[in-house]
Amino acid sequence: MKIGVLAMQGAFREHIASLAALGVEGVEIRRERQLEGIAGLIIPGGESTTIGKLMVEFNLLEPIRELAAAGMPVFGTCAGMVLLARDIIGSDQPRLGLMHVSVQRNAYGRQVDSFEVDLEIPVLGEEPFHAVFIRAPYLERVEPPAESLATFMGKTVMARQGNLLATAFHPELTKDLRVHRYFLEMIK
Ligand SMILES: NC(=O)CC[C@H](N)C(=O)O
Repeated sequence: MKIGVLAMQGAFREHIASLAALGVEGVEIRRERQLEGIAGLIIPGGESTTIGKLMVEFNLLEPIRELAAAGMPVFGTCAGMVLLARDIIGSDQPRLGLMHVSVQRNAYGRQVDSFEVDLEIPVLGEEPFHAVFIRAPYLERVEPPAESLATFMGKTVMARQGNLLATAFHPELTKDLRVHRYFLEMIK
């Protein structure tokens, strides 16, 4: 099984390392033809405006929308969460726009550029997940069929909509592989 990791910009190498730790091959995706044969796709953190612009330039938005509509699981972290959202508050930047959520970018303000917190994520079991947030977004609204899987200070920071998964934090930056494993289980 091969998992594509969108490699326009941002933390794609770290996701490939997390996948490798789970015995799964991650392949860098820069062109449409590389989407062929992947069982799932990860959209990494980075700068969502840059990644979105490059996705337009390389004609990747529509092919990925089609694969997602056909049921292929897609997992977005941080900037990837922004790109999955239908509504990005105050921005008309390019996006996949697949999840019925409203996202606030850089939601924790400039003073708290990054922080780490132990999150309760019921779908991962009882042990809290040590979550790393870097200029992170949060979800201001989550509407069916999207559902919230975890909240921090009253805002959703992990959500799922069928074959789509999004986290505001960076599970690829910690050794805890439970979020990646949860995503891989969505593929089976
Ligand atoms: N670590 C990140 O991915 C930051 C995301 C960034 N704030 C954005 O909206 O693109």
